[in-house]
Amino acid sequence: MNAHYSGPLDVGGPVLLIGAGKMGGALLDGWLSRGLDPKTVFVIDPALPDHAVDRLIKAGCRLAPQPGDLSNPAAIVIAVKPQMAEGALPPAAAFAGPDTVAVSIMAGTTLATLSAGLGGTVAIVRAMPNTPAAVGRGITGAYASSGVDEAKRARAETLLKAVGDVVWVPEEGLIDAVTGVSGSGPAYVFLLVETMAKAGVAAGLPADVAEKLARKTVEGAGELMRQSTDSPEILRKNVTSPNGTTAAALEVLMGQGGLEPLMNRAVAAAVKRAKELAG
Ligand SMILES: NC(=O)C1=CN([C@@H]2O[C@H](COP(=O)(O)OP(=O)(O)OC[C@H]3O[C@@H](n4cnc5c(N)ncnc54)[C@H](OP(=O)(O)O)[C@@H]3O)[C@@H](O)[C@H]2O)C=CC1
Ligand SMILES: O=C(O)[C@@H]1CCC=N1
Repeated sequence: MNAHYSGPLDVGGPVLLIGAGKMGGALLDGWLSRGLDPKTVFVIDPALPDHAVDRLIKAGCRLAPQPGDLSNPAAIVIAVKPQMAEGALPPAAAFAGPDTVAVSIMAGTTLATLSAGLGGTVAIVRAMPNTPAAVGRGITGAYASSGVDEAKRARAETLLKAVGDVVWVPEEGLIDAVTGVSGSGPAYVFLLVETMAKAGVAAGLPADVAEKLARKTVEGAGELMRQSTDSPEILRKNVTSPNGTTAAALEVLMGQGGLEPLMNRAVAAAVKRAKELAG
């Protein structure tokens, strides 16, 4: 779990989550497991399956708040798909107040859109977490708009740090780059495991063995990197014997048309798509 967080989570007032799917749900689980008082947590998500509704009610969270149940919460976290923003911003605007920080994790959705939808006066943070948040090992890139004071920024950070680490970026546009690297990044790593396993099968291994080898290699390499003070480059060089097998493979991966130009293209495509989602 995230080493930077200590103590029961408290942001000094109620938190409203709009959209409790994969990412919103991971954030919510992180808050509750970090000790955020469930009675201060309000959730709007009409699509939640019954078992999730039962679980949240049992935990003490309050669902589908009506006007009068909540006003001027400490934070509103908007975690619906960017295409669903139009449905999520009006309730956010209705509940928000002068003490609220709104945290949007929607890819692409700009501050201009958020601010217009929230009525123009709400302090807004744009954040881009990733799915390892579900196990407390996420990384979130965040940008605070000029209306966000230190207290609101700290509050947003507290909520985001409940599921991993947080880095702040100095310009809004960089959130798209964060999206391309770490927001979407877990998918690249899972694809790497899939393709390594397929290559293992092509090299003659049974599929289950190839998958286990690929999966455990990525898990182990990730843990080694986490525990080591060495750079990824040094860790790579530690695997690579002169004239050995790794060198032969890296000649392909680092050669012309290898991984670097491919990754550049992939991240650029994600960044482009984030900008398209901005509308
Ligand atoms: N998944 C990821 O890896 C990451 C996602 N994000 C961002 O997080 C956001 C959510 O993504 P993800 O969690 O994957 O999506 P999900 O579809 O899993 O979750 C979104 C949830 O919000 C619900 N919803 C839709 N409209 C509303 C509304 N008006 N009010 C309340 N709830 C609503 C959806 O219901 P329904 O299914 O009926 O639409 C769904 O249950 C996106 O904007 C995405 O860009 C950011 C970082 C990583
Ligand atoms: O694919 C997406 O659009 C979202 C944003 C980052 C990860 N998933």
